[in-house]
Amino acid sequence: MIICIGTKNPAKAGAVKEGFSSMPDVEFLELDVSSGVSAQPFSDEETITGAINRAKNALAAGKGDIGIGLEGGVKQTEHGLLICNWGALVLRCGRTYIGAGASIPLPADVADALLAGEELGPVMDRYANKKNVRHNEGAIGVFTNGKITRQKMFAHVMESLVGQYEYELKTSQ
Ligand SMILES: O=P(O)(O)OP(=O)(O)OP(=O)(O)OC[C@H]1O[C@@H](n2cnc3c(O)ncnc32)[C@H](O)[C@@H]1O
Ligand SMILES: [Mg+2]
Repeated sequence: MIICIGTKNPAKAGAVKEGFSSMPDVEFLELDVSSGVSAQPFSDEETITGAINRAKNALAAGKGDIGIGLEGGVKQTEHGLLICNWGALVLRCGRTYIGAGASIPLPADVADALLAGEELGPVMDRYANKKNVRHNEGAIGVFTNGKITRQKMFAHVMESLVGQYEYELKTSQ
């Protein structure tokens, strides 16, 4: 089975590989594809669309069996700007599964930088005084004191996607 992953970000690709670790004979293709949404999605809806587009575009580009898209975004709530993360698993027949990851508020100064038009990736590097936070622990890792890294968060999303797919396979027989 060939799994087409719609990113080359190692924190995301690592999570996808964890998600399929119990399945035999899987091969992974990492593909740089378009999300079709803004670089910094600003709602659940836009983030879900980005995840689904990445999954569909990866599946089309890699001509595999399953496409996976993982997308990070933010959403405005009464409780501040929250990070939101979504994943999509798309089969060749078009069947699409979605699932969300951990969501926590961003500190006011980080939120203000995003509302002024910056992307979370570079803002986090400046805030944490680190390089490439987005490829490593992520904002979720920094603000949970390392308890939930970006890969761990997306690995949980992957479990929700693969689990839904398996459940449907099991119950449709
Ligand atoms: O190469 P791709 O797959 O695009 O990976 P990315 O890190 O850019 O991830 P997304 O496009 O899904 O994320 C959308 C935006 O939010 C940023 N972002 C999302 N989650 C983040 C996190 O946990 N830490 C740092 N930046 C994050 C990211 O840099 C983008 O500006
Ligand atoms: Mg991106």
